[in-house]
Amino acid sequence: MSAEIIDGKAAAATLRARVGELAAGFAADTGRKPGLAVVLVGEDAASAVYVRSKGKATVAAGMASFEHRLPADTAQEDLLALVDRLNADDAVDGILVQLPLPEGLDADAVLQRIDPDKDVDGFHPVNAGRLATGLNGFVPCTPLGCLMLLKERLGDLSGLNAVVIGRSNIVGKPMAALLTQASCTVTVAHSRTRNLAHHLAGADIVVAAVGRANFVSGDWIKPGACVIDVGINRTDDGLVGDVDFASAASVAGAITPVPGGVGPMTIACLLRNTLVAAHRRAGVALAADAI
Ligand SMILES: Nc1nc2c(c(=O)[nH]1)N[C@@H](CN(C=O)c1ccc(C(=O)N[C@@H](CCC(=O)O)C(=O)O)cc1)CN2
Repeated sequence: MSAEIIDGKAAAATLRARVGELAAGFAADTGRKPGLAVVLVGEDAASAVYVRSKGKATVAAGMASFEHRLPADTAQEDLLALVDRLNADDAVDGILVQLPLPEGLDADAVLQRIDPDKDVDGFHPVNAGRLATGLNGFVPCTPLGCLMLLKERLGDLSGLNAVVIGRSNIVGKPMAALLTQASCTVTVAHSRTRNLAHHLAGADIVVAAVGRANFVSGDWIKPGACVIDVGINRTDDGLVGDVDFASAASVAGAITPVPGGVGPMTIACLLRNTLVAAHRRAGVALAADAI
């Protein structure tokens, strides 16, 4: 069997175009563009690339982009003061602090300072709680992108067995919550899981977010399963995912590549969340199925 390759770049381009149409409608209705503020602290090379891409994509979708670059030795109080200013700024609908932060800064305290209704990354504990209890909040962009790719490929996910490998607050836990809401039977596996192959043998859906290059072997995958690879690992062989692509692609029904799978959906979902934030803050209706 040879898996269908799920084209995350194409799906992201479609989503960004739809966000652009709706952002134009929002601007026409309210006289202002949805605004996203991105904060980058320090000089991490990959983070700088992601922040640049976010700024470009924001402007391309007809939204206002506010970029704040701070030196690596920024004091915690100064970073918190910037977040306070962005919370109070009416032109800013969404706030994002790029992770990881340089050593010495308390990321949890910074994320908790963001107004939950501007938390388009969905990392604030209030939004984690809203997701866990089925309330309307903001869902972290990477798992939201994974869910969209899964629904596009599989349609109704109800009753399917899903294994999420990884239990981070940013991907694993919200992914498990989203799949539970979609009526999947969800197993969360992690570094202490015994006999991962046994769990994967019954999985119709596999979401790999362990951060270990080529960790999931194709031998463990159920024939025909849909495999979503969240990993982005830089190795001597270039960028690879958490799934051993060659062996998994010969067994799976569908699989995301790295690069070009989940990654592009992360930024497209950030634009989507910013658009939703703008509508909610302005009290302008956005149909549930609009995006
Ligand atoms: N505040 C946040 N920080 C971080 C997040 C996040 O969602 N919010 N996620 C990651 C980084 N990230 C966005 O910020 C991100 C990572 C990867 C991609 C992407 O498109 N990757 C490409 C490959 C790019 C490459 O060559 O490096 C792909 O997979 O095709 C987009 C966004 C951590 N920090």
